Parts: sequence; C-alpha cells; structure tokens
Amino acid sequence: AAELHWCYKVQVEPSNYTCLGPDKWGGNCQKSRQSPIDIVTSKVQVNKSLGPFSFSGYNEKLEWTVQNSGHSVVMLPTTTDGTEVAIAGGGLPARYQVTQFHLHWSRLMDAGSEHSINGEHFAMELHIVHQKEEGTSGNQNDAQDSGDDTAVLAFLVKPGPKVNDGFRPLVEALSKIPRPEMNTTIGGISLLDFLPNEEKLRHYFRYLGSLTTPTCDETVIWTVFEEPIELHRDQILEFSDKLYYDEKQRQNMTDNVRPAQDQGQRTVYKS
Ligand SMILES: Nc1nc(-c2ccc(Cl)c(S(N)(=O)=O)c2)cs1
Ligand SMILES: [Zn+2]
Repeated sequence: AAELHWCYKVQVEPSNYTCLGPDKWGGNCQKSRQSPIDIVTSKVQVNKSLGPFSFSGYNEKLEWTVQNSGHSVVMLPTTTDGTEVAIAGGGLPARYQVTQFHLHWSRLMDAGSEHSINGEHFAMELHIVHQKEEGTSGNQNDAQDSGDDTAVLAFLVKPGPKVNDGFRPLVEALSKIPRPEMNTTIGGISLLDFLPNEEKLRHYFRYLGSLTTPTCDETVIWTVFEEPIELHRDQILEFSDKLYYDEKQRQNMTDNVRPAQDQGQRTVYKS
C-alpha cells in the first residue's frame, strides 16, 4: 500500500479503497505526540506565563492565493514587498511567520472541527500555520526537526445568525476552485478580517503536537483559542457544496477532519 495516497475516512469507500484512510497514514502519523486531541477542560493546567499574543501584519490588507489543495482550501499570502505577517508572545519561544491558512469542516455543525472541547466538535476549524523565525545563528536546517518549528493558531467555528462579512471574499472564491490544484486570488484581505476581535484572544489552550495531515510531523506548538468564530450556516455549507476532492467532481470536499489522537502523557495548558 506504499504507493497509495493518503485521504480522509469519508473518501476511502467512494475511491474504491484506492487511498489510505487515517488509520493507515504513514510518516510520523502512528507516533505518540499526534494532533488533534480532545481538550478536557477539567484536566488542563493554568500556566500564567501564557500571555497575550502580539500579531504583526495581521491587519495588513494583502493579496492571497486561494488553492484547492485536494485536502482543504489553502490561503497563501502573496506578500511581495516582504511585509512580514508574524506572531510573537503567547508563550512562544520565538517569532513565527505566517506561511498559509486553511480550514477543516463538515456538513454537520457538530462534526467539522479537528480539536474538540469536552467531546464537543464545532462546525469548522481554521488553522493559521506559522514557521519559526530562526535567529542569526542560521541553524535553520537542523532546527527544522525541533519540536516547535511550526506554530498553528486554531480557531473553532460555530454557526451563528449573521453572515460573517470577513469571510465573504473567501466563500465567493470557492466556486472558482472546485477541483484539486485549482487556484484563484483574492485581494485587499487581512487575517484579522477572519478572526474574533483581538481583545477576545487572551484565552487559549496550549499543547505540543503534530501536523494533522501526513506526514504528521511532531513539530507543532498548538494554540486553540476559546473564543469561536461565527459564520452563517449557509457560509459553512458552501465549503462542502463548492469544493471537491477529485478531478471528476464526484466527491464533495467535506469531513476533512482527522480523528482525535491519544493525549498520552502530554499536559494541555490554559492561558
Ligand atoms: N495543503 C495542505 N496543507 C495542510 C497542512 C499543512 C501544514 C499544517 Cl501544520 C497543517 S495542520 N492541519 O496541522 O494545521 C495542514 C493541509 S492541506
Ligand atoms: Zn489544519
């Protein structure tokens, strides 16, 4: 089965078993520091050193490439003038630069997030992926495998009564990229357009884990914010209705959610 590509559980049968579901993913995916996890709030440890984040460039109106990656919709910043979009603080050991953001979702409003809180899943989960900025030491290469080379900010999404205006450009772009490898661009958008107000971002969970997609590298310092993002139900359903996993547009892209992994000996901290 080595040559089979990885996929989500929902794709295994419709693809006639020509892809590997989560229990068969290779790489580091069967190791013991994996993501996502269920966050049991009664067992988290308050860590007072988990202070506020400082977001730089998050308010910059940028142009983004919007891509159907075959597993998610991925937004890549096309910053040309080198404006850095980065985070620091929040108990992170360094400054981390944004590389992309993407989402996970379902048609079921309680099954589309990867992380869950006390067993409760949300409608979607937004991941902003950052890479660690190495100092002048230039030891980029060997630092690549350090346990905290990647920082992902995770936001849970729930259905609300109002249309979320910040998401309109992304939702409207989805119908342009139905098939894998298709791209489009949207301009004049800042990351803050997608997020809850900054003053609501002081409360978050923190733990060490992995990419939730193969090769599941155990290099991620996870932040899961308590404050959810609210989207109208119709906006959430657009992702499953307009995007496809396959060239033939037979398999709607939905339930791109990895099952919860064992927490093992890890502690989840709380700001
Ligand atoms: N093209 C795609 N890339 C990803 C991806 C890449 C890096 C990361 Cl860190 C992640 S995740 N879910 O762990 O945040 C997902 C998904 S789909
Ligand atoms: Zn993700």
